[in-house]
Amino acid sequence: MLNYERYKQAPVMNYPERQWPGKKIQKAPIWCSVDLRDGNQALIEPMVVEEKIEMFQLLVKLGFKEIEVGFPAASQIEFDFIRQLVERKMIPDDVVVQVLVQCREHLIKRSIEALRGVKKAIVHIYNSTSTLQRDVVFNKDMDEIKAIAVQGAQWAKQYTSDFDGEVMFEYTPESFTGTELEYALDICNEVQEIWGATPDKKIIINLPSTVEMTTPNVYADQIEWMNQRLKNRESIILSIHPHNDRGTGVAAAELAILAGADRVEGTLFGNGERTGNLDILTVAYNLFSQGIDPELHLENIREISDVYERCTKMEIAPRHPYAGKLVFTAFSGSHQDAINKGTKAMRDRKNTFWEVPYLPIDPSDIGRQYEPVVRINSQSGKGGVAFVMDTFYGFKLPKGMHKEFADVIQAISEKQGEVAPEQILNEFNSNYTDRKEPIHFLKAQITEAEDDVEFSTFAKVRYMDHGVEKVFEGVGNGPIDAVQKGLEKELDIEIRVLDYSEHALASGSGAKAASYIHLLDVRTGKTTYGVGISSNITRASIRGIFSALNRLLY
Ligand SMILES: CC(=O)SCCNC(=O)CCNC(=O)[C@H](O)C(C)(C)COP(=O)(O)OP(=O)(O)OC[C@H]1O[C@@H](n2cnc3c(N)ncnc32)[C@H](O)[C@@H]1OP(=O)(O)O
Ligand SMILES: CC(C)C(=O)C(=O)O
Repeated sequence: MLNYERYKQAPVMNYPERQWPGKKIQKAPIWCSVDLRDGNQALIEPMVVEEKIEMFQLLVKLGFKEIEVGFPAASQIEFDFIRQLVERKMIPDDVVVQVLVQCREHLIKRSIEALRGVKKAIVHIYNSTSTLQRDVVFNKDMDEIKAIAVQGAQWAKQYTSDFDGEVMFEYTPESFTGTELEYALDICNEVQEIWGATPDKKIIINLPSTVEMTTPNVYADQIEWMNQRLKNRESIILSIHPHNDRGTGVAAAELAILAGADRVEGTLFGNGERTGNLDILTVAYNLFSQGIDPELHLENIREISDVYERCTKMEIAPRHPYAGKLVFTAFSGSHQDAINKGTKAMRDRKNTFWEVPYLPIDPSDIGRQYEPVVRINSQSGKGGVAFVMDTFYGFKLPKGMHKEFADVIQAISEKQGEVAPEQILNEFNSNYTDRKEPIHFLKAQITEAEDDVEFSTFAKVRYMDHGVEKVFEGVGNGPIDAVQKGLEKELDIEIRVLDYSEHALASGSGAKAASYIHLLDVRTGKTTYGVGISSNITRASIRGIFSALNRLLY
């Protein structure tokens, strides 16, 4: 039996004055990428300097203005990477690089040494404050733990006093969500007093869910509670740093923004310790999908994914929001039908807003225009097959034909699984446009005549019947009618054209037309479609009749 009794429920807050549930996110927060630190420290093989540089360049290209570049006191690689950034002048003037360090003197000194020559830096110190960590990791009481933070803040101030560039300070009460709130508030207030934060020289207070402990609403309550009580709030940038242990890192971040967070630390695709950090891209794309400027350049998700996978050697899951290979693909019939109708309605109505069922955003907006939104397998339906024929090949099958052709494809998918668009086209050709035997249309001469009563059309049609060339003639009220009548007599059959439609296949003078004929065999009651293609519309329809006849009678 699952031993759930070993676990206790995290407490919720008694906080009825909460405001955040009624709020809307209005703008993007300040983003800070921690890919090169928190993301990197969680990799099986941490990035080497060249990989870190490639990742740094991507982050700059994406528009991050704050980038935690590492934990320079941790290792020579970390230290050297920052030196490379400085010496190779790779840090743009508008980008602030951030370093993380424990509240330990020699580590703080070393970190600031790594920053020599940086124009704008954030020195980020942290110590763990939770009840559990105070007890089992540090074996210290509340005052002793606070003293670590206070001492760290003093060292950070002291060792940056003669720093050449601009420095901003950041403090994190690590394991904040497991810390008594009054106590976390007290430490943060004390640290900011040491740093002398002012509205012109703000500091960052970063409140992490170091390990996600409970539902995201509790995190939002904690953030709002701190937001409303931090002293000198106008001099503080309130930052969050969610992790994703319960799989709700994105939700926690979004609710925390509602609760007053100004800044978000996270990583691309949520790489990070255990189940990862907050996925910054998902939060940003979510903003974008609500019509809010995410203030990051996210137009090319493929490039982001490629660099990420190369540098981290991690794979993006196929169902990962926005980036996964399958996230804009519908296999199931009713979804495909809705996408088919939705995209058509968008076109017909010339919508300015994107509104397509099952597609929260237009994949082409984020660089995914070449991927199929519809793929056909045994779960697919007629709408999906029609969509593939239209979007890949420009055939706008009449509605009545959707089921007939989808049944052909369904029979294949039940045997083999997924059916690729090329195979769907091949089946379409072999079942319709190339269905030319045993009666094979060769050419037709159509003439119009007018007497004082009505117009008549005469058709003289040359064709092959089981390999023998023959000719028949017919008269009707138009070319299709004339050919139908002629065929009835010639082959001793009774047929009716139930429906006829046509469309151009491509624009330009060499364009071809596709013609769809729905034909009834009156004697058996059977019906089918036929399809003809030609640069001449009349010839396309006659081919359509022959295609239908071959399907119906032979
Ligand atoms: C939630 C997070 O992601 S926080 C960031 C975590 N990231 C990393 O730790 C990656 C980089 N870290 C490292 O490479 C190493 O930890 C180093 C180089 C920084 C330090 O190495 P070491 O001193 O050898 O080891 P370690 O980190 O285990 O040190 C533990 C000691 O530091 C103390 N300590 C841990 N964190 C802090 C802190 N934030 N502030 C002050 N002291 C701290 C511990 O109490 C312990 O003290 P003790 O030796 O008296 O028991
Ligand atoms: C040091 C802090 C920011 C951290 O990484 C965490 O709490 O997860």
